[in-house]
Amino acid sequence: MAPTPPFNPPSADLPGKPFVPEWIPPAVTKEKHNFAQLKSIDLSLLDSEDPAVVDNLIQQVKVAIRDDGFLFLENYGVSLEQLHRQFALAQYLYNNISEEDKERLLFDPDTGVWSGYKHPYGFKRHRGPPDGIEQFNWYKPDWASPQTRVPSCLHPFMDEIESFATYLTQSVNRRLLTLFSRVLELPDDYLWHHVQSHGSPTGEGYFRHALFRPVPKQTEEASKGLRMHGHTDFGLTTLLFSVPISCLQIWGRDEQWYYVPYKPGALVINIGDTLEIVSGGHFKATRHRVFRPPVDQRHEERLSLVLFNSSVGGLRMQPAYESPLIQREGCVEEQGVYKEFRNLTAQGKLVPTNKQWREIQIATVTDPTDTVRNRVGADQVLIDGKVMHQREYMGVKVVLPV
Ligand SMILES: O=C(O)CCC(=O)C(=O)O
Ligand SMILES: [Fe+2]
Repeated sequence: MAPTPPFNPPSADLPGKPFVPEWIPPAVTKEKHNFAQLKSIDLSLLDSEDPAVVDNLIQQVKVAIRDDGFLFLENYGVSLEQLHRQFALAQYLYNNISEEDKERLLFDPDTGVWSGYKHPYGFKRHRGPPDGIEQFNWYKPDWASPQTRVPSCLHPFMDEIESFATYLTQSVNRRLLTLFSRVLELPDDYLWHHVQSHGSPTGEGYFRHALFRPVPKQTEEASKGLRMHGHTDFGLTTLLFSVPISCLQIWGRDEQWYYVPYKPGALVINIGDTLEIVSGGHFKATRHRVFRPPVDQRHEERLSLVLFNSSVGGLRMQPAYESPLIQREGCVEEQGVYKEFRNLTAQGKLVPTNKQWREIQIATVTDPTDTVRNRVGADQVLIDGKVMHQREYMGVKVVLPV
């Protein structure tokens, strides 16, 4: 295959663009305990002329998904310098967004989308206890009308932000879905054509600039150090950039939480519910959470850039039965959302559409500071002596580690 073109963004120095201070990555933690060891996939190998190299790559992906459900992706076409420019733009946003824009563009999760500005007071439109998390989320309508739907301080940089999101979706995620299609022994574009949503830089998904600030003592106590509940992402794949402040944790096979280490420039790929279902449980949706960082980073701010890739909203997911892997080995019945969807289908009931599935979760999200909901008897249950978070969405039970 011809080498994939690398990311080629519009210039940062065009006339009319204000000066944007560099983003200086904060120091890495000295803490060494409780870090996951994740496998890293070199995406450029997919372009190799040598079929043995490509076969080996697919095998590596298969093992990484089976063992960890999380993987690092490297050499995907964006340089460290280009990436740091995107972090600098996110930093610029939080240093320059006006109070008027925060008010005008305030998100409303009750609608089932995160679109717009999230204030640092919980995951509802009204202000709850401080959670220190600010976000700006770009959905299809926000890309279409940036003049009215994006903070004005970012207007001069929309060319760069849009081209970045487009490259991540159209090039990086498309190649990633090729890898996953090949693991399922399906045609290269199977997941891209049949499952991934299209149109606008992010299809039905969204791109996010997030800033996590240190939290006050009361928040820390109420949430027990949790910044975002243990969860799986509801879409197809999530592309997170590895960041120096260690807050992201994944649930290991030994049922413990582990921090994701910092690998400069790498993407952290996590598998969403849709991919678990399409793969008939061969891929596990990644269980992850956001937790306070190790002590030496506790006073640092954490920027996080994320692309959430979504499946076609109107589809009701089922395993891709045409997959030779599924035909040969059957589905993997023991886990998660796939199993719940399968049980509903077996009872002759309709599973939720992808759109319903993501919107219900956004609309009913709870905060880690919510001491009423986060206790056994409300949203938590004891299973084999372990406290688990249990929710039910449209007849689908979701049980996750706290
Ligand atoms: O910021 C992060 O590292 C993770 C955020 C996350 O898991 C999510 O928003 O779904
Ligand atoms: Fe997530």
